[in-house]
Amino acid sequence: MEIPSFISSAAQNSPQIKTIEMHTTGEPTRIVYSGYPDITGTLLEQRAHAKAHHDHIRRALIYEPRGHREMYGAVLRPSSELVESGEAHLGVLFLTNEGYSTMCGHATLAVARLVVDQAGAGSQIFPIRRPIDFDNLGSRDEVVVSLHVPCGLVNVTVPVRRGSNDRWTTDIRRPISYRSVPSYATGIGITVPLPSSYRWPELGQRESIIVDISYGGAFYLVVSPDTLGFADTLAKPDIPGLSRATAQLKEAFNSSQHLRQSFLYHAEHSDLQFLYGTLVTDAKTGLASPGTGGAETTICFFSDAQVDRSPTGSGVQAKVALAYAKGERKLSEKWAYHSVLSNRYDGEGAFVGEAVKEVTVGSHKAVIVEVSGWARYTGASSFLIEDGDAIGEGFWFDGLGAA
Ligand SMILES: O=C(O)[C@H]1NCC[C@@H]1O
Repeated sequence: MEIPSFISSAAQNSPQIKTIEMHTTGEPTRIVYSGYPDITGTLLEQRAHAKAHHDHIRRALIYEPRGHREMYGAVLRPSSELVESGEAHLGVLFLTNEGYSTMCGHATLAVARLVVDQAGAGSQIFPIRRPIDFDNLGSRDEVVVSLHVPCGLVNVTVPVRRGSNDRWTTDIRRPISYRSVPSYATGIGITVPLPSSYRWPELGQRESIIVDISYGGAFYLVVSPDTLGFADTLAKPDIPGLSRATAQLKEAFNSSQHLRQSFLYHAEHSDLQFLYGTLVTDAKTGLASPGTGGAETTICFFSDAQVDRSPTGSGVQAKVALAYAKGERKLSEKWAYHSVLSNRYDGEGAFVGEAVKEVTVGSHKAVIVEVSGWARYTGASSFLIEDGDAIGEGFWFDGLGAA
């Protein structure tokens, strides 16, 4: 993974940025563990600082030629207020094609597996402040990794087993699961007006559409494909059409101060009050998983029309909370959540979501949601940014959208 010095000398002003590459049901996570600037402060201050001063690193790692417009990143942060207080093992910032997201289930599953495997191997490629406790595993052979992510604390339960060399390692025969911040629906059956500049052809004569709005560490609009004017299942989705429609819908929502102020409610941080994506959900389609009461399929468009290959952990949180608020789901009722990709694979594809506890957030009835799934390694990389390489600073090719 070391870049030979005759190559790195061409980029004297660039640190080597080292990553572990993983995927969760096909959705990549480029996990930056070394070479990121040493930023300090609370995690949300670090996020704001990264946005203001180090966005060129996000663009270089996410866009071409090192990535692509669908790449996703996670930057491991050795300190944050919850790391200092001993509540979290480490902090994580998330990178998308547009910026810095606030919750990410698929990357959470990946980072937690990496943290456990590093600790089990007695390795230290990145520091964690508190050891992983392999001495008190309990009867199910699991450890808990606590991650501080921008929306708050996420506790991840990772099944472990002894590997052939007697070291502890993630037991990939069993899913990893996490519990994140409270999730809650902020709007059910809300009308989004669509001024003529925000309409798409499949909409026909309609001038507005009805959506639900829910928070799972990030805010999502939830709609069915037929509400947007498309076929009523996602069996053969028109992905370019749905992408254009959801981009227009997002813009229409964001153009209304009334909608933003009424439905992007967060009790503590205004930094978290933005619309992250749209979950186009087909409640009729989906391979069932063992032990679940039913299944549904979603295509999630987030950030700048990025399409999640995974079933979107934060989206599962939002949808479980929405189903709970509508009285469609009870506590402890497990459901299988698919992406259009995961629906093609039996076994490791679906995320399973369930509401495990009711809590309150402001005037909202909220739930703690448990989400489970699998994450896999795909490799490791070292990147550098050669001096004077303007193209290498990052671009994306379809339509030549640039950083
Ligand atoms: O699993 C998730 O929650 C994320 N996947 C990409 C978009 C979301 O942040």
